[in-house]
Amino acid sequence: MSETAAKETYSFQTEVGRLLDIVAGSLYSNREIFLRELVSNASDACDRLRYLAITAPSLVEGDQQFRIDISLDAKAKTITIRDNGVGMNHDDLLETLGTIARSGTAAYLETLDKGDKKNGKSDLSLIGQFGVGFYSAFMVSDRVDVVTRKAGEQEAWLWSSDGKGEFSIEPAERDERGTTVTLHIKKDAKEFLEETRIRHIIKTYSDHIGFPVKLGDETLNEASAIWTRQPKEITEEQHREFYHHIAHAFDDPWMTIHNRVEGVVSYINLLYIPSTQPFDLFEPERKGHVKLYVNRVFITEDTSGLLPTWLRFLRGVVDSEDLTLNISREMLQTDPKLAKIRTGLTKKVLTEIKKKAEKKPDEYETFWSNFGAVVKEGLIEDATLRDRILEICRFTSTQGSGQVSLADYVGRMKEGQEAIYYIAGEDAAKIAHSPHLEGFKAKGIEVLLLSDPVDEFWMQHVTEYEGKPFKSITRGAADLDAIKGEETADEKKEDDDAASIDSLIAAIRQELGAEVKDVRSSKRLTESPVCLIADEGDMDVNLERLLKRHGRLQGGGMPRILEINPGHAMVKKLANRAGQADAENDSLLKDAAHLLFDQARIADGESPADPVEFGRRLTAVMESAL
Ligand SMILES: Nc1ncnc2c1ncn2[C@@H]1O[C@H](COP(=O)(O)OP(=O)(O)OP(=O)(O)O)[C@@H](O)[C@H]1O
Repeated sequence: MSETAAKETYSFQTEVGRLLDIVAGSLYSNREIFLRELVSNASDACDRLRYLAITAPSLVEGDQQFRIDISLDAKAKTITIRDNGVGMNHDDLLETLGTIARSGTAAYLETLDKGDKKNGKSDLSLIGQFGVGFYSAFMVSDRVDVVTRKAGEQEAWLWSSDGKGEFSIEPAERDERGTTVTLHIKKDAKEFLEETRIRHIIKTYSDHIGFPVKLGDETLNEASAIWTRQPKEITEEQHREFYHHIAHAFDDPWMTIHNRVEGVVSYINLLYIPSTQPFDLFEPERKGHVKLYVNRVFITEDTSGLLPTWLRFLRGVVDSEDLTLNISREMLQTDPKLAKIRTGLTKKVLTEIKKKAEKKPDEYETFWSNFGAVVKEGLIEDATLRDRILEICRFTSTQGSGQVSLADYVGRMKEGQEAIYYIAGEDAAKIAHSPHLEGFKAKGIEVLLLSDPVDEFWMQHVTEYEGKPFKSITRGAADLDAIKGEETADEKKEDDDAASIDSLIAAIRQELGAEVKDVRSSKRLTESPVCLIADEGDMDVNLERLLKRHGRLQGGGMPRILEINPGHAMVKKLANRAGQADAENDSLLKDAAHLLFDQARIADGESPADPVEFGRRLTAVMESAL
């Protein structure tokens, strides 16, 4: 006898144990979803085998018709769900039915944990929304038996558990490949032994399944792939269920894009944009989740060639008859026909998104908050689509509280304004109060507030919109004089101040030395005494910070230009002191130079250049003032 031939008993992974406690103990209205979950698994198993059979036809020999059979036994109080899909061997069972594989289940546990912390109790009702895969069987059963045989293998196995911490695996008999799940129904779940109930549940949740789901001779579902049906025949409810199934998601689709394209390469796409951010949206793999089918046969998810990574929030299916079935997944990715599909899909999605942006601006704000940061990656990666992507981009700005488009911005530009001004930083609330904005605000010139990390990067690639260059207000000179804005009272006095400020500038320059690239009088400040900016052609402060954080920039960074506000009362007093005969020995002036520099750094979210010296100087200056 082989090592695995006898009955073995195992404990569930800790998380599974915890989940099972919750599942088994919960008496809630949505228990019927157990059937959705088990039928969904059966359908996935058929899909997987159909793919494997392309290159290994012997796996399906004798039985090419995939199906899922449900049978009820009122006497024995069992429900059986049987499929002739790929099946599982001993190791598969051990790996999958004792651990938590699915993202949804992990997410469910996480929400429970959060609930625990927030209000001391968990929201168990969410279980229906999430579904917990296979384990939901224990909501209605006090024992679950799984008899399964993997396609191409001879041995069959019985997995069995009462959901109380342990499960067993032992050799079994099964005359063909596939899996049979038998649920021993709990006393309080007898309703599920009625045919009408089962019929209704399948129709509600599993109508979209592409294989026949049968109860005796009767097929309960539509049994044709949902994407092959006419768009107008599909109800919102059916879309929602299919989306949940295909995306393993729990929210509702925000937008559905379903169409058939006939041409050099023909295909059908049924794509969904989620209404909330999927969990892995910002993971470094940037994986796609649209499933590729060739003539109804599931080939692969995460086909890098199918859609650009900046559309990785899309879920759904693309099915083409024109791709070759019998080439490998890897080769498929470089197929020129796939590239054609990709171009077509990308444009279609952009068109639909734009329509929505125009027709439903409020809804669009939510979409943009969810996925804008991802879409903007497209500005870097898809040069040919840049203009079309810019059209759907939205920004917060110094004008109003909502999102603005670039067209809005350009339409509001002031007379004499040549550039689209922006400020980038990590924290939207902080940059909205940045000193750099003062002069712009005073003149009523709108500035875009960019706080997604990706903003700094696409700004390196996109130089203009409709002929108007983008200009960072934290870099280079700010010549606001040429722009006709709302008149400010300070504007006229500037010349008088200019003369007396020169000696102060010289003194600060002398004192700070190489710490700054230059010191100059500012045109952008109205309230704050100082700010730091990057020289034209140098790297923007925020970009430098981002690169450093990601280890892509070493060293101390580039020296900045210190701008001082000639109209500020304190600056004027300092300018007076700098004009005195013994200014060279004025220690307060020297300390002030450093303190001004540090103050500008702090306003940028940095720490003082030398925190200890900063403390000493601050104390000295305060002391002399008291
Ligand atoms: N009928 C079945 N035939 C073959 N394998 C199955 C079957 N049912 C479950 N499995 C295996 O058990 C695993 C766990 O199933 P479970 O429903 O808990 O999560 P999942 O289906 O993987 O999750 P998700 O739906 O998020 O992909 C499946 O991934 C699959 O490998």
